[in-house]
Formats: sequence, structure tokens, C-alpha cells
Amino acid sequence: MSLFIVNRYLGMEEDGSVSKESQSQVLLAKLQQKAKEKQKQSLTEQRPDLFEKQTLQLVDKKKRRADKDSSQEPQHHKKRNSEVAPLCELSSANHDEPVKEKINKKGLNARPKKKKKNLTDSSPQCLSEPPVTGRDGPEDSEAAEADNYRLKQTTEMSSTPIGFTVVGGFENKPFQKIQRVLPQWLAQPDVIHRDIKNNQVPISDISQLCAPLVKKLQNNGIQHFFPVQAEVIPAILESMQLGLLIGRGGYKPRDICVSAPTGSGKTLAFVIPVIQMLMERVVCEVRALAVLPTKELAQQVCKVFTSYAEGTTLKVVMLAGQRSFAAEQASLSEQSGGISRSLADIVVATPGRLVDHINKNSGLCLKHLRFLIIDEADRMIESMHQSWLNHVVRAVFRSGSDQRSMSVFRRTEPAYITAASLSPPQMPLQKLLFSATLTQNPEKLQQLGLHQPRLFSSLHRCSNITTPAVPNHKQERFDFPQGLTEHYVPCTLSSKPLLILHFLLRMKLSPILCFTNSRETAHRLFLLVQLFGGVNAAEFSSRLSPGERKKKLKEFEQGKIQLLVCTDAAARGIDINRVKCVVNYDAPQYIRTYIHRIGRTARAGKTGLAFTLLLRVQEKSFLQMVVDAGSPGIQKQIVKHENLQSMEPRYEQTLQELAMVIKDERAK
Ligand SMILES: Nc1ncnc2c1ncn2[C@@H]1O[C@H](COP(=O)(O)OP(=O)(O)OP(=O)(O)O)[C@@H](O)[C@H]1O
Repeated sequence: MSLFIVNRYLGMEEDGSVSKESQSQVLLAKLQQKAKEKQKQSLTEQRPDLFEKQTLQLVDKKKRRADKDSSQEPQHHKKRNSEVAPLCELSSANHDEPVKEKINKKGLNARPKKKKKNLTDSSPQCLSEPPVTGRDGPEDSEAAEADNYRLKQTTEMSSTPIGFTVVGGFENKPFQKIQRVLPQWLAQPDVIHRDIKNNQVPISDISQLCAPLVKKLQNNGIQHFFPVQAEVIPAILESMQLGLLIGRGGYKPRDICVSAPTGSGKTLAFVIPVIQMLMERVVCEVRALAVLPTKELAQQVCKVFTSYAEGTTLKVVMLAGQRSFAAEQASLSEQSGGISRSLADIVVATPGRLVDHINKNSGLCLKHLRFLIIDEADRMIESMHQSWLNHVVRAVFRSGSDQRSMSVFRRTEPAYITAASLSPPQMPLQKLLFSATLTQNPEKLQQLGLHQPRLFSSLHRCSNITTPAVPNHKQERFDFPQGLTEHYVPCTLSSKPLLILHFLLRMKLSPILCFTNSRETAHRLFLLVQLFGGVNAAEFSSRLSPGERKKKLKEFEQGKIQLLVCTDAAARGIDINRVKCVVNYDAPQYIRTYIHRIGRTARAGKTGLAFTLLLRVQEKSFLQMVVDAGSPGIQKQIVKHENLQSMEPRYEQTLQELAMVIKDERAK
């Protein structure tokens, strides 16, 4: 028993007179017509002009045949055509549309759906139904009409200008890359001269400087300011003209960002104005906080602050983990009469240790904080994941919510500038950012919540465009120290240690600061050079304790060590006066790492050499990276094999000894 009865739709049954046979014939004709259409379609796509000619001939032939038939046609044919006729009448009776239109629609609707054509091709053939031809079934006249209509359509279409595009096409058009626009303060910075030597400014020209500080600078052998100092020191002093409470014109002082080459004197650019501003203070409170990425940098900046705070009542405290937490806590504040009294005016800290003290040490009070100095700012932004800045901002404005501090010093977190938010004068928190590779990416700078920032930059990255596009990571350009000469040395892995020994023993380039990409490589190279003999070497990495690292840096600075093998822990900011040459034993992966490494030499306007040992596979990409970053030029330095040959026998022997030493160390 059949489960389902399928009634096939064979078209309209007007008076029931149409027989089953003729219906199936109609259906057969439709299917044949469809097959022919497909055939024609493929012909159309290959030769549209040929097809059009054939179509015209066919239509004429059909017309002639139709005329001839109509005069001699037998009865049943007439009937079949009459089948078509009611269709036409029906459509013309019910709607005023031209019959062809209706037939066309009906005809089209009644036909099985066609396969979607590729709409991306905007040729007329693809935009309308392909013209139908060549049929020998009972719908000849219907088809002829349809042909005419379509042909008319096609010719019309072919005569209409083909220029329009199909909206929503799938072709992959080359899109114009959207260029973001830098904010005004980034696009038009205050330009700092790059040439340190020829643009020094006598200290006496900075009239806002107080006499004690001028004297202190001269005692330290500093007669002139470098360009970055000559520009930034007056700008910071100007923002403090009306005292700590308010900035120029009664408004909140603008935050300041400084981007200047390595060794250009950025440290003094913030130490001098902060010392001058705080040296007149009466009550000891933490009013300046400098945050740096590493212990060594914190130590170095703390030393400069301490040196210029001598002779004043200012106290500088370092929170970098060099001492125990309790010792640091004791140096920050003391309890007297139940009240916590601050023992520090200036705090120099690393992010991790600072957050520890904010969270665990109630003695650290930041409600009077006026300056937040972020040195090596681009590195600090990267490491923002510790969200140390949020902790600092909360600590500064948290105390504002205390009832007790409803005094004039009540501080509310900066929000939109309104009359209400400006009415009670309150201590502004001014951020001072410094870096040799400050990012120009507004999204990254956004994290810092800068207030109307002002940028001092030694490299006007896009001087010819008023509102330049945001440089993407390929285009960011940086400033290279003036007196630096860069080289790259093609080498093989096995010849790298020999090249270091060649630089030391043959070329006498010591003291050399040698950077590796890992502390294991640094350790092995240090052991190898030490076993080879003839060179006083040391290593500087996190394998050593902070005390040992400090000792090695000191000996290196004193000239007791000719080769200091370091990791990137020593790459940023470390200021060692006598470094004549920096060697990248391993090519740095990132341009910022490269710039900070080679920036350990050619400081303060002096000259310096930088060598990068490159394997053949590294050359192309590394050189491209350096050139894209704006390097003035990197020269190829070939070291002939014969220059290294004399050291090879000793070197082979050293490799065996090294294997033993490393094996013993592993055993330990
Ligand atoms: N006006 C000056 N005259 C002479 N020497 C100076 C002057 N200013 C700074 N120096 C010296 O230049 C050296 C580099 O200074 P500093 O460390 O501040 O550079 P920097 O820009 O911070 O470098 P980096 O970007 O690597 O941190 C220091 O040894 C410093 O004593």
C-alpha cells in the first residue's frame, strides 16, 4: 500500500479538458526547454556575440514558421495554443501589464529554479535570465514571445551602459587601508635637537634654576644642559610656578612625555626640577614617586636624586628589594604620638615592590603625591599587567575619601573638568614620562590616563604631515645616539666566541659590554672566555644576586673587568661611563631591545661602537628592522678567517674544558 500519493503539478487546468497526455507533454517540453537553456547559457558565456546573431536568426525563422503554421495548423494544435492563450488572456485580463511581461514572469515562475549564476560577473548575460531559444515543444509561440521579450531585454541591456557594479559582490577589491590619525599632542610635539654636542645650553640661561642647584651642577662638572634638559626643565618648573596646588593659569598642570635618545640626559631632566620644587617644603611627605623597571635602574636614579638632594632637607628612599621589606618600611615612616609621620620626600621604586608597600604598608602615604615619574615608560607600559598604576592612583585618591581629610587637600580622582571639579583647589598629580623608545601608539598611552599631555620628542616622526597616520609597528622610528657607529659581522655559530676574543685581544676594544639573549648563553660565554685566559670577564644576569650584580657593575665601571657578559637586564638605562663598545653576541629580536643595548655606549654626546654578530639567515630581517627604525646606517664588518686561525687550537682545548666545567655545575 503506498504511503504517500504524490500529485505532480502540471500547470493550470482551466476547464479540465486538458488530457493527462498533453500535460505530460507540457512537462516534457519544459524539461527539454530547460536543458536547452542550460546549453545556450554555456554557449552565451563563451561567445555572447555569436549567440546573439544565432538568436536573431532563430527568432526570424520561428516567426516565419509560426506564420506558415497558423495558416495550415490542425485542430489539436490549435487547442494546445489555446491552452497558452487563456494564460495570456488571464494575465492581460487581470493586470494591465504587457502580456509579454506577464508571460515572462509566469513563464519564469512556472519554470524550475535555475542554478545561481556567479553574480560577481556584471556582464548583462549574468544579470538577467539567459535568452531562451531552440525549442520544439507546444509552447513555441509562448517561448517565441518570451524570446522576443528577453532578446529585447538583452539588447536593451547590452545597449545600456555597463558600468554599474553588483552591490555586495564577492570579488576581493583592494581596500584603502584606514589610516588612523594621531592626536594633536602626538602629531605636533615640541622638537628637541638630536645633536647634543652643538646644542648645549649654559646652565645660567635657565633663569628659573635656584642658586644651590646651579652650584651643585657645577660641582658635578656640568656647565651646560643637554637639549632635552634645556627644554624639559623649564617646562616642568613652569607648571609649578604657582606652587604645588595648581598649575599655570589656575588649571591642572599638563602631563609631560619625553622621547629622547639613550644617553641624552633624561634623568637630570626630571631630577633637577623635582628637587627644586620640593626643597622649599616644610612638612615631610611623599610628593615625588619615580617608578623604574629594574633594581639597577632604580638604584642609579636613587643615587642621582640623593646626590642633588644633598644640602637640602629632602629625604630619598628606595623601594626595590635591595633591603628587607621591614627595613624599607622603617625608612618610609615612623609612628610618633600615635600618628604616622613620613620619613621620605622622594620615593624611587620598582613596580612590584611598590605595590607590595601600597597594599601591606600603611606607613606609605601617597595622598600628598605631586609628581609621578615613569622612566623607561614604554617598558613600564608593557608591564602594566601588574596594574601598578591603578594601585598608585587608588592610593593617591583613596585617602581623599577619608572624612578626616576634608581639608583643602581633599583629593578626588580626576574626572571631567567642570566648575565643580575645579572649585576646591587640590593637589594635582602630574605624570612625567621618559623613554628613548616612547611608543606613539595612542591605545598604549591611553592606559596611563594622561591629562592634556605635552610631548617633547627629539625625532619629529612625521614632520611633513600635520595630522599623520599612526605609525604601525613597522614604521615606528626612533632616535639613535649621535656619536654611535653601528656594524654587523657575518659569522657562524662556532666562530662567535672567537670573534669576541678577537675584539678583546687583537682589536683591543675593551671594555666591552656583550649582550646575549639568555642567561645560559651569557654564563657559558663567560666561562669560555675565562677558561681561554688573557681576559678579565664577568657575567651580569639574574643568575647573580642583586649584591653581586651591583659589585660587578662597579668593577666594570672602574675598569677592573674588560668584558661584561650581560642579558637584557642590563640593557635599559644602565649608565656606565666608559663603555667603548657594545657587542650583540645574539641578535636582538626587537628593535627596542637593540636600541637600548647599543645605547649603553655613545652616551652624553661621546662616540661609541656597536657590533652585532649575525648568522647568514638573520641578516636580511635584522638589517631591515634596523633600517626601518631610522638607523643612520649600519656597516658590514668582515673578520677574515685567518685572523681567528691562530686562536683555534687553544679554543678547541677550551671547549673541552668548558664541557667538563658545565658537567660539574650540572652535577652540583
Ligand atoms: N648636562 C650634562 N652635561 C654632561 N653630562 C651629562 C649631562 N646630563 C647628563 N649627563 C651625563 O650623561 C650620562 C647619561 O645620562 P642619563 O643616564 O640621564 O641618560 P638617559 O637619557 O637617561 O639614558 P637612557 O635613555 O639610557 O636611560 C650620565 O652619565 C650623565 O651623568
